[in-house]
Amino acid sequence: MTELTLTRPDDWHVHLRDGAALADTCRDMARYFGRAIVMPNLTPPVTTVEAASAYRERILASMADLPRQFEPLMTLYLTDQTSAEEVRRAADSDFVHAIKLYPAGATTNSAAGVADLDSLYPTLAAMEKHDLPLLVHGEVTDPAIDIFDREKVFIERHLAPIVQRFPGLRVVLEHITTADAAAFVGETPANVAATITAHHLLLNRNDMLVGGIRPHYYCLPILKRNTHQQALLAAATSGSPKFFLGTDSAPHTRAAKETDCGCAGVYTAHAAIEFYAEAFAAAGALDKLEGFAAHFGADFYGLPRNSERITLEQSPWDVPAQLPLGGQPLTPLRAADTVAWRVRETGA
Ligand SMILES: NC(=O)N[C@@H](CC(=O)O)C(=O)O
Ligand SMILES: [Zn+2]
Ligand SMILES: [Zn+2]
Repeated sequence: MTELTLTRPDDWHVHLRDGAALADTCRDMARYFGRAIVMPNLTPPVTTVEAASAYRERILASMADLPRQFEPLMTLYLTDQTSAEEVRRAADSDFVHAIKLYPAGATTNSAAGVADLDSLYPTLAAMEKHDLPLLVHGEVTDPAIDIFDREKVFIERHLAPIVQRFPGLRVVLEHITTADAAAFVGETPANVAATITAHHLLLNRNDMLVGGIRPHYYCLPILKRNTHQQALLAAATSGSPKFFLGTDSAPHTRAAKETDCGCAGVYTAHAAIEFYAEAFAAAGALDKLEGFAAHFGADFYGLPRNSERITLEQSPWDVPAQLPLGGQPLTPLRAADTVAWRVRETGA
């Protein structure tokens, strides 16, 4: 297969950032995605429906001059203070689609995240009642737990009890990176799903650490060994509706990545659907891309599938060495290198 026409895809996990960066992140997202679940980890975080509304307006304003726009689907950032009343307001709004749980200190801008998961159970009960999905950065922050084990331990200590206690709560385990996560999600009922990034399908920790350290591959959850990469590929190409596309495109300036203590995050929005096409084609499963990229996420969120279609073709193109991020240089995935697939046309 050297060509594939599919329903316009959506991105169910992206970081657009704010301010001057929005023009760049939104331009890249609007290339081919129909919609995107927008992460709330700004500084300060997006913790209220009111703040989400204002953020959405800034996103839309940044796209005013683009030939096509994508629809931003907003999320709230769960804190120890999130009230059942705010959950109801979010569920009643037509633009907040989920609430995101960051364990405090687990990742970029998560300092305001949740310190005590058990005390949140009343909030989770409200989310279950109002049918508002819980999105999870699934890593423990316990300093005793090795960074490569933090996802697996989070599932055992926190996610399994939540899923057990709230059987009606829709849960997305975001950016899964391990065979353990794929197995857990695979075994749970249909209300539990997972997103998978392109970079976790294309890379493993050897790519990051052998022959020199590549800071632009550093993200959280951190890249794991190749057996986990293979398990993610198997899950993504399985045809199971529990696994769908979430780029976790997470831009940081080159200066913030190439420094003594570099930020976590890989930027993929400039070539996202093309990267997934590479991964699926290499696995001999291009026929499974449409469900993963364009059907299963919409179905899970209870939104209509997109009606337009795009065509991918095997045809290499070059990624620039640098892209702009609000006026600062950013090093994107595959910088100064080639992407094997491109989108040839979009149409009805
Ligand atoms: N994935 C990352 O490595 N970084 C994300 C945060 C996140 O999704 O955990 C970011 O906001 O930079
Ligand atoms: Zn995360
Ligand atoms: Zn993320």
